[in-house]
Amino acid sequence: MAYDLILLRHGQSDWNQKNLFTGWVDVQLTEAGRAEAARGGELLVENNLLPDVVHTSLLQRAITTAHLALETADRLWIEVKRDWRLNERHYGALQGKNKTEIREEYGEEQFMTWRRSYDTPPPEINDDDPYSQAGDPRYADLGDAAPKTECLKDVVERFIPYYETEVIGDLKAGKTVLLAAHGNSLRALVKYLDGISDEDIAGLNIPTGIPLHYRLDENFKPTNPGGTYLDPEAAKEAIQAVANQGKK
Ligand SMILES: O=C(O)[C@@H](CO)OP(=O)(O)O
Repeated sequence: MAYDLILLRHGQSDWNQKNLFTGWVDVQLTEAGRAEAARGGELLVENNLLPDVVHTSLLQRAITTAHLALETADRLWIEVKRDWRLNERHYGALQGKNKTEIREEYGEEQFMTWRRSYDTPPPEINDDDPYSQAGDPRYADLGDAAPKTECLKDVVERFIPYYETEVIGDLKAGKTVLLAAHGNSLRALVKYLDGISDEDIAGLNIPTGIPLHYRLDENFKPTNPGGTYLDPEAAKEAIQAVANQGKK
């Protein structure tokens, strides 16, 4: 038995374009991001990878990306599951800040520690910060457990239990799963799927809008380690662009 899992980072968002730390701030896709999402849907069709169920975060850039990709693939009718545990990493007090300015103010080492270290979160965001999620009704059930900052380790700890129950549950039922999420929440999942070390995950970046296909064996281990981007050439270029963010 083999299983098909497709990971899709949302298309370019307004704040990707503006070079701002985003995290849980609910920004929209740009026109380019919407086009990337539709192209993602075409790639699913071209590769005969038609999802039976879609899992998304609670953030509109992932929700809209999934919607546009599924519209293009004529699969808008499939079952939808949304959960905060697929959300982007909460970027704490950095949310809304310009990446280049933070790099210049704090230096390359601190910038990269906040951005890519496994277990050092940025400072917590204050509840009265304009980019705080305090009081956002979609997180009301979380109460005091709602994060005010997260490192990648925190994302692994919330996302993987969801993956192991909800996503593997759907795969076991024979469904092709589309998982529409975010740069860092997908890095958490790829770390787990490919057994990447805490150190090496710092160097892994995920491009926007290009489906990443994992074929899993009966033990849910990848038969294609690292996954397969459905547009490998575009992925190569876009991965470098993510790595270079914050540099002038
Ligand atoms: O700002 C963010 O939330 C993420 C994803 O866009 O950025 P980075 O790649 O710097 O972790």
